[in-house]
Amino acid sequence: MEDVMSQLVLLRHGQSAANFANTYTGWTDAPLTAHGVAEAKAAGAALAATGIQFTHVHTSMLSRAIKTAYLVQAAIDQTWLPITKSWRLNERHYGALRGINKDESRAVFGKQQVAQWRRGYRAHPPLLQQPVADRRYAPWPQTIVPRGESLADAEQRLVPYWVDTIAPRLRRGENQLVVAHGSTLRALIKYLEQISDDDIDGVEVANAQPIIYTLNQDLTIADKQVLTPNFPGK
Ligand SMILES: O=C(O)[C@H](O)COP(=O)(O)O
Repeated sequence: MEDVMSQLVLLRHGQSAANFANTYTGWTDAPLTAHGVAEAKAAGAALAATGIQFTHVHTSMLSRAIKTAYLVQAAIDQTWLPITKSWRLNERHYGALRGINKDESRAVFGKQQVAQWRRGYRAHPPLLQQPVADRRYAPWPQTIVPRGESLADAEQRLVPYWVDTIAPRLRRGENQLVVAHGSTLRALIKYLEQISDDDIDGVEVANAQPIIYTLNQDLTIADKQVLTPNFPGK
């Protein structure tokens, strides 16, 4: 029997207000900027040119990813697709760093510490005293709302979503679109490409550049391509 192949597209949201301000974001619900909206549309146009037909869209519970997903679905003329929003796809929680400027944090905590927090696999940012109350997570036990996460923590809560909700569809040959965040996509890429804990610090995911994997039925990677859409000037 012939191997069924599928395509998986990973997409980081367009520029958010926090990206523009260069502040740590995590689970803070920073909106897209006008530039971010234009980036999402450009990513959608680039994806439309590939002609990929999806059966499902997966995104987080944060508006920058949700709105990017909607804009992309409009650009590829697949607005009818079912979409699942999961906290498991939320950005890695930046704990007590949220809202702090990334350059200023280097001056306060030192370059090395900040590099560890941002790109190390097991480094935790300083934790919040209490999780931030947010009614969107009310249906789940309060314990799911983190006070800060390492990339390893984010990977741990993301993988069950991959295993239960994305992987079975890909195995059936159904193309899947995942619109999420820089760190959660790094965690997913680490898992998919079996990148070591040490080497993940070199992996970056740019805003609004679709990453297209062609996967074999056993979900090994047959091909990987990164689209670089034509963005309007900043
Ligand atoms: O949560 C954030 O601040 C960003 O989405 C990703 O953070 P980074 O710039 O440290 O990768």
